[in-house]
Amino acid sequence: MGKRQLVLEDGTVFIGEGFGSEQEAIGEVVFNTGMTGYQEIITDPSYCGQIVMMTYPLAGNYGINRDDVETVTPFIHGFIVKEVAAYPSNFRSEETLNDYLKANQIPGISGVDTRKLTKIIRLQGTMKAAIADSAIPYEQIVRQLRKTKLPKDQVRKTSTLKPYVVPGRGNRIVVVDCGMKHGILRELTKRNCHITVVPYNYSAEDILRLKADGLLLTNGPGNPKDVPETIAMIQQVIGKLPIFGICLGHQLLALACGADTEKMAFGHRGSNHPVKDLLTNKTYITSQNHSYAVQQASLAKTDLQLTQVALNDGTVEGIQHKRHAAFSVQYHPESSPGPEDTNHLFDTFLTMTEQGAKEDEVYA
Ligand SMILES: NC(=O)CC[C@H](N)C(=O)O
Repeated sequence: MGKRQLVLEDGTVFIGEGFGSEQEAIGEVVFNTGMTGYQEIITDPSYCGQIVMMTYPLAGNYGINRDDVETVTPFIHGFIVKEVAAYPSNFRSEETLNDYLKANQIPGISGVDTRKLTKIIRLQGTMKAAIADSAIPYEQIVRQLRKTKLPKDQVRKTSTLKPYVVPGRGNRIVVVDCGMKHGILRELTKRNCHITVVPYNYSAEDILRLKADGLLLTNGPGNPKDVPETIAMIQQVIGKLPIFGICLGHQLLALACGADTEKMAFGHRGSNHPVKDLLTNKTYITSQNHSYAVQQASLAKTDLQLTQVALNDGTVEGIQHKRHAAFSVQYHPESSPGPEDTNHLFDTFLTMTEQGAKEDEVYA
């Protein structure tokens, strides 16, 4: 494949080498600071519709393996890296990053000055971008980018269409799939849970009929305000089932309880975001991927308590309900990729499911 260009909405052009699929792509360009984990990042459905740039200068060096996918069909629109390794070396490697992206119709571009691109995004915020053949006049692409609206249906695209069960002999958990990473199921199956995964728009009535012990709201793509049906469901279930929200699930729990969310300038994406737990005074290193955040001031008018904050910028990272068994975090306790510091939150949730929905002070 020949020269390709990455064109930003503001008219900036980067020329690089194409890899992966040859097709054109449009998406919101975001950066991830993880040094490893490109396979999990590419397959995380929360990136649906986005073009992901890695700030670490090399990707593909340990190939693609059969274990680390976070969803079977990846949803990202494009992948940007400084250098892509042509010959991976790892005992688990099954194929090259190039072959994987090609097979999944995802275009990649390498040879991009990713430090410059990161600075642009940090200063101006995330913006729309396109990966295209370098022969196309860039003005034409910029015009097209300005006309393109960010999609609002990503949760519908990434959620399961029908409920299904992952049997186990332990706690019965309903997982609301808003664009779930497999890592969440991995954590629950590791703890022997009996899991029923339901679509994002499954009704409260149908969920309660499953007689589960707890409800887990997953991560997922896009603006949390684009899924009012899930917010309405949470409002009917809270107080009846213990709830644990992760990332998009955290934002949805906040909205359901009357708090507000806002879009951040360039979000948090990486494997080393420090978060402070205000209840225990402990700091954790967390895996993150989000563009939106719960507005801290909006918590005052709700029954939600702030439990965790990001140490880099002070944004909300965790909340819990003052009266009901419900809590959530903005980061990824399932890691994949990233540190497993906060893995214990799954145990906290399971303890909560054993105590019921209305206990006070159930958060450990
Ligand atoms: N990983 C996630 O669940 C992301 C949540 C939401 N889509 C955001 O960007 O903030």
